[in-house]
Amino acid sequence: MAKIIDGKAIAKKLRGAVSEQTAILKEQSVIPGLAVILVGEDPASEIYVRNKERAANKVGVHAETFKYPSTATEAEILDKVAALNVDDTIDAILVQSPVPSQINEQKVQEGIIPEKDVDGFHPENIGRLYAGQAGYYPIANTPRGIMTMLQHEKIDLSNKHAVVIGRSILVGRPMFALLQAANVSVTLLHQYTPATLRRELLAVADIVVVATGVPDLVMGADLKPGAVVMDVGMNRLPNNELVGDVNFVSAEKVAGAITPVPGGVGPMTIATLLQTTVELAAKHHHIELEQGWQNI
Ligand SMILES: Nc1nc2c(c(=O)[nH]1)N[C@@H](CN(C=O)c1ccc(C(=O)N[C@@H](CCC(=O)O)C(=O)O)cc1)CN2
Ligand SMILES: [Mg+2]
Repeated sequence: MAKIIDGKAIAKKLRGAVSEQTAILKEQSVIPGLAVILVGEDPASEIYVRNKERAANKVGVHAETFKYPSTATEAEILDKVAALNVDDTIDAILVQSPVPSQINEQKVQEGIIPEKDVDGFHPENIGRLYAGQAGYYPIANTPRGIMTMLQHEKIDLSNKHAVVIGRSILVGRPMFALLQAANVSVTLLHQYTPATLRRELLAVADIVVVATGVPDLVMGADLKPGAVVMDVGMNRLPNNELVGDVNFVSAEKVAGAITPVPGGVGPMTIATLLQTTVELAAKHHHIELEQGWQNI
């Protein structure tokens, strides 16, 4: 049976490390500031945003949420972003995704200055990631959180082949770049990849990351025995059960290690968001954080 990778526990450790850093920043009168913009009344988004604010306050990050009705205009949101860009108490800005259809999400992401782009969605930051640039820039928190989990579990990445399924800006694309930067050979698949090809590639994948929103897309029989499976999917079934994109019951019999849903990748997203917020605050205030503090 596969080892269950306890994302909840790793996220807790990471939040502890973030608290230590905010304490050090506080000695220099720096309180990291996170601004969260929520447009509309999506119940899941409401919960995520509330959890972000709560988690932030617990680790010594000042968080402010700005809520807009589903009828808000793009200009209103862009105006708010512009004000936060020049607000010296705010080091990190994010717009909760998804946004209502009258708002161009890409335009809003581009409105956030790259220095405060805590989600790492700004084309300048994605471009740096894809160019393999050295130096610090924010990287999307879910894939970065997955890298932290792989590191925490001491999973050897050298000479490995990863299959990433899903090509969103939120997960798949940055995941591809991060794994590839760690010298993993990466294959990026998506919803139009034929099932036969997907199975052929999964059969030779040492690491599998799935972020599609399709329950049971990956079955145990698809996996290479011993594979490490990181399930980013979050699907609410009609019986209200929350499941990933991987069929857990069959996969845990074949995989070497696997993340559960819930309690796997999900909790790492918010913990990593806090980590990135603290890093942006330190950079903004020209403070060097202790080397390697993120190696939890
Ligand atoms: N601007 C952004 N929008 C969205 C992001 C993001 O990173 N930035 N990610 C997701 C939503 N999200 C955070 O925003 C998020 C989703 C899920 C979880 C989580 O902890 N999930 C739990 C289960 C929760 C439940 O029971 O419903 C788990 O997997 O254990 C955290 C954050 C989309 N939008
Ligand atoms: Mg500040």
